[in-house]
Amino acid sequence: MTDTQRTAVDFESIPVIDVSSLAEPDGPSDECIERLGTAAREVGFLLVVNHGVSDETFRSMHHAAQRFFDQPESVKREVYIGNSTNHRGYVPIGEEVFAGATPDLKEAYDLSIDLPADHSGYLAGNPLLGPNQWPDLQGFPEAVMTYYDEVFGLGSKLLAAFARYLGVEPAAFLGSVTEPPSQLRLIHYPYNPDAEDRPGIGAHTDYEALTLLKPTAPGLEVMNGRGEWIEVPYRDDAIVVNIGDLLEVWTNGAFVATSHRVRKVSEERYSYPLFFNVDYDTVVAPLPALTDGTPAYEPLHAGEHLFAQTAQSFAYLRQRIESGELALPEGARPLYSLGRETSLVGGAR
Ligand SMILES: O=C(O)CCC(=O)C(=O)O
Ligand SMILES: [Fe+2]
Repeated sequence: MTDTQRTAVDFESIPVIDVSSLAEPDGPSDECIERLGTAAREVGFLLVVNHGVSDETFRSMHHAAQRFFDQPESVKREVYIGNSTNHRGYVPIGEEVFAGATPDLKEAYDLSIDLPADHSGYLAGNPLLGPNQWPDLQGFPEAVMTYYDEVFGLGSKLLAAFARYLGVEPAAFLGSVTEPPSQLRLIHYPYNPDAEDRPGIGAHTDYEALTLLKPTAPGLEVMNGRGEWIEVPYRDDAIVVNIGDLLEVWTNGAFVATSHRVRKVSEERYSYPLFFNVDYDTVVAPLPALTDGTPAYEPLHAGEHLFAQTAQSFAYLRQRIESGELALPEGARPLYSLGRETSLVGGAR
């Protein structure tokens, strides 16, 4: 994706949209669909309120995450992500490598759809499918997966609403959502007394279809078409939704995967993005109904795109590639090849 193919989006603020009608048996109201679609087209970022994910579910997951991160480093490392073959577990500070950026002060716990250990994809060595690597903490998997399932349900409804806005059947997207490697990251940015006003996560677009993110403090910023950083207002009743690379390609650029970054803030911050993905082997190409006959994007293999980007930014995966134990998918794009930020700042999540 080059800059010239991207819509110039000169927004000044992030829309806040009441999505209570998503829960209606007859589906969302026309007004809700219109507002969602307009935000996806003009900004690529929105805040949803009255989204139906319960406070209780969020609080239990947040509490479970805090219990996990509060443990000694040696205990957290028992579930180190590098122990897994399917990219699940603890990501210590420094594990993710950032091009051209200062080391990122964050730790994370990464999980995804929890498939059984005898799943054929896992047994065949799929790098993103299979079981989670759970820590030995009472109630942790239940609290985290309940949140995962609720937010995933919201993601499906949003995707269906976006399809309606675009005049295509929801199955055009949701038909490829059966067992997708949709990752939930529990991210912890520890208190940093030396924080300066510079990125804590460098500018990037997200690699999947949609991201549904709940932070506990401000810090997220989004780049508009003039290259200015616009702050995402913090609201504790809202979930931040943004368009990822796959949906930009699928909609032939009608929706935009907007670059964003996290500013270093001096307060402790947690952030919980769920990267709503489609099935690993989905080849995402511009929908013919949205192309006028000339697609503006090459097709993208959903699983390989995500894995290739991930493999280039995690130290343990880079080592496996250097040692020949793993190979990057053929035709893998280099890191940060998508999005207008590449010419401005290097960085990834
Ligand atoms: O921490 C945040 O608010 C955003 C994180 C993010 O953009 C990402 O992980 O892709
Ligand atoms: Fe992101």
